[in-house]
Amino acid sequence: MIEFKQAAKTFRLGNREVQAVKEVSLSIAQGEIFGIIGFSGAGKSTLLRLVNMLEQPTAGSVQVQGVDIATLSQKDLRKLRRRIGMIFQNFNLFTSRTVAGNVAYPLKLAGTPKREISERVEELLRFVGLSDKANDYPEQLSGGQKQRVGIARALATSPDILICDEATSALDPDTTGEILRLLKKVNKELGITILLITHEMHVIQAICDRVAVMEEGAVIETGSVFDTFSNPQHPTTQRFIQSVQQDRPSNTLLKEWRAKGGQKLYRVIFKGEVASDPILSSITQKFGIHFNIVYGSIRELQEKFFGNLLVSFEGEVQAIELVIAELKRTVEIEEVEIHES
Ligand SMILES: Nc1ncnc2c1ncn2[C@@H]1O[C@H](COP(=O)(O)OP(=O)(O)OP(=O)(O)O)[C@@H](O)[C@H]1O
Repeated sequence: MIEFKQAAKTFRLGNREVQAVKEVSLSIAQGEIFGIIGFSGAGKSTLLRLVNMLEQPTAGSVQVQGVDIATLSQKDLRKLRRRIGMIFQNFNLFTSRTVAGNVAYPLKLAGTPKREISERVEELLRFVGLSDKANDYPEQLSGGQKQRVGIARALATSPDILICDEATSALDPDTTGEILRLLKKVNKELGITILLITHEMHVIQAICDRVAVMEEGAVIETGSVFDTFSNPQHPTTQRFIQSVQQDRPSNTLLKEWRAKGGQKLYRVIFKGEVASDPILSSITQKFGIHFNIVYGSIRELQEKFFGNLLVSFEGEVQAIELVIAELKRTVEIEEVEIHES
């Protein structure tokens, strides 16, 4: 659907060069929700802007449905842009137009007949839950409602792709949840491929199928959200994941635990099916060992369980070793180090 092939973008500022995007290769499949995460300045916006040719790559190429978009005529580029809707962090609504006027705007540009426009606007406002706001002006709306208008407007020309540029970054957590659910509905009910950028890992966790992590213009890690969350490789990815999933108590607490004579702690990671099986209790029982869950969580990720627990064992040392060896056959388990500092 969208393919970046060693796509790069270098800006020249006087005699200085900024490599905003460095040889990125990524394939985004039709119908998926693909998230790109990175800290500020990582190159996310520039990468998005390559998809609709708001920026031209300085090397490599970007293909949309098999066509290198740099080869399109102006006319075909206009057609392509109609197939790519876009929503923004600051909504970018026309303040002097009503909600209906904003949604109608791309249809007017496309030369759609008037009657069709009003039917389509009505349908879109119903879809985003704003039928009663058609005649309001943006300033009368909340942030979440403004973003709903943005989404309705982006969908007006029935695009195949929706690009979301930090679409929830200006919203409070509840409203963010509502907008993310709406984006999921756009993807599921309309089959629209979504490409979004964010600096917030909870957005990726909530709706994306796959994720790419960007740093200094390059993609440093990519994979399904489940794999990335359950086994992040790069330290930056680990930092992002820590931000939503505090999987380790503070070192102070760990040191206190040890000072009070607490047993060794083990991190146990359960994935998928095994998270719902009583593995810990059945294996510890078999060897006459007690276990104590000290910290952690079991959460749902992409409709699969993912458990991350800190556990201590009480009983005979040899029996504990047998428990650990047996657990290793089904789950990941490692001893937690407690730093001295
Ligand atoms: N038009 C431009 N001219 C010069 N440099 C640019 C231009 N656009 C972006 N850059 C530079 O490219 C790098 C990547 O910027 P970009 O906006 O793509 O990052 P980002 O990950 O989207 O960050 P943010 O979330 O802060 O927008 C930055 O160093 C930025 O200063």
